[in-house]
Amino acid sequence: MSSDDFAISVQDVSKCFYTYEKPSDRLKQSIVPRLQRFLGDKVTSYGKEFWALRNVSFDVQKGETVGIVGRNGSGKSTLLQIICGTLMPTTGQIATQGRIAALLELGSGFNPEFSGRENVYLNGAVLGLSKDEIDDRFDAIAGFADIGEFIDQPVKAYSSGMAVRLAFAVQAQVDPEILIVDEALSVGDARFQAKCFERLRQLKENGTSILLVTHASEQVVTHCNRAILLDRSRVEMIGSSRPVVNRYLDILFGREKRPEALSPPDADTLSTEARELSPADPVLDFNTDVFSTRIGYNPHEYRWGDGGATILDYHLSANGREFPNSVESGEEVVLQVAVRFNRMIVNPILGFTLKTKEGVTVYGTNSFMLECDGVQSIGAAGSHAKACLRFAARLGSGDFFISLGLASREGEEIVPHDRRYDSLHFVVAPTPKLLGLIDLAVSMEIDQVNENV
Ligand SMILES: Nc1ncnc2c1ncn2[C@@H]1O[C@H](COP(=O)(O)OP(=O)(O)OP(=O)(O)O)[C@@H](O)[C@H]1O
Repeated sequence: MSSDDFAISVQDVSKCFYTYEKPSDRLKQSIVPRLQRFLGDKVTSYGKEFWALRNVSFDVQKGETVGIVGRNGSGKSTLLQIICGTLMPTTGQIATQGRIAALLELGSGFNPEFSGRENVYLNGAVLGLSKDEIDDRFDAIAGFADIGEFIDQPVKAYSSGMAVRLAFAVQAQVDPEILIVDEALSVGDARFQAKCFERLRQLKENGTSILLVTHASEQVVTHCNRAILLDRSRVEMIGSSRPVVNRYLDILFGREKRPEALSPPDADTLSTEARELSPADPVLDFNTDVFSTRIGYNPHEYRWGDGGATILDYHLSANGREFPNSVESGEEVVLQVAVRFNRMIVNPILGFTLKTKEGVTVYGTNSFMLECDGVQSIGAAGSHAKACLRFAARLGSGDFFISLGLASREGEEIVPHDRRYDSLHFVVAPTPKLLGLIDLAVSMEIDQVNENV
């Protein structure tokens, strides 16, 4: 990679904020340490240090769209502000190449006393456009924002949705080389969001680099080439969007403790004996982890858990066809799963999720939600269990991924023992009968109307 390829380069950036118990402490902090340093004395600190970012490093390539995810307070907005130059890092370096447009805090770029129109000119000027250039783009900006007569009202009279519409319209219509969007799109309604993502797609095609902070993780999988997960001020994970989002969801909904990453078993240790399998009662392996040797296994699965149980094997069939290359829309699919409890697990929960290849969850359930019988009697240390899931693949054609997970509850907390995200790939064959993701089994009646009635 040549050094010119990056749009944003963040090298070992840390940011420390000071919080003060009393306003006078803030004043003392701004004077006394300097004096002490000047006099060569020991430096006193009057504030409490809080590190919002620690040793964050990554590059965004030209034309790349990168999502940043993380829990509240993990440092996302601080990082974006540092990249935009509105905050200085305490240590580390930032370099950017190209004109940056940014949609940070809601309406932060607007003067509330000025009208929308005046703010468009102000914002355009800040982004380096001349009056003529803004004149040329004004109709496109107003058309995109679509806020009608409000364009001539003071911005203080806008709803937050209107403010974000106008702000996005300005930033996205100036053809930036780098666009930074902080969660702002979540404020707009669904139609506006779709319009924004279409605009982001066009910008991307034209080579704009986009950095997107959002809590909507599916947007990250759908729109971003890569993602960065911040947790407790540090980069927890960086890589392709799907595994990063999976890890983020685990931090959000799973146990906070860093899980043991479980790797697929060593192929040499797997049983390779040829076996006769009957779809009705397939031979599942309950001794060795042969999951990753099965047809349809996705080697890019994301797997983790505390190892209390292991999902060892699966068998998928449709109308007697074992591990079919594709299933017909609406066909019944039978998925059998073999589990070993490595230690005592009380009331284990087996989860099942079906997602599109873009990461959109189509369906999810688990043995608890389904009120499965017999779950209370399984889970003894060293014992095994077999689950049989049946579902009608009422889906549109395309690629789908199944995630399986074995967990249990400790009070309010869910404890994941073996989660195998996106571990099974299956394909629904093209169907002329429907468009879209799922088959709603719509019925339709059309009758001729006698005009004389
Ligand atoms: N000016 C400041 N002074 C002191 N602490 C601050 C300041 N700005 C941010 N922080 C703290 O830094 C941490 C990171 O804040 P930041 O807004 O970057 O998080 P975030 O990941 O964007 O959160 P959210 O998802 O809630 O928007 C938080 O704990 C916040 O309280």
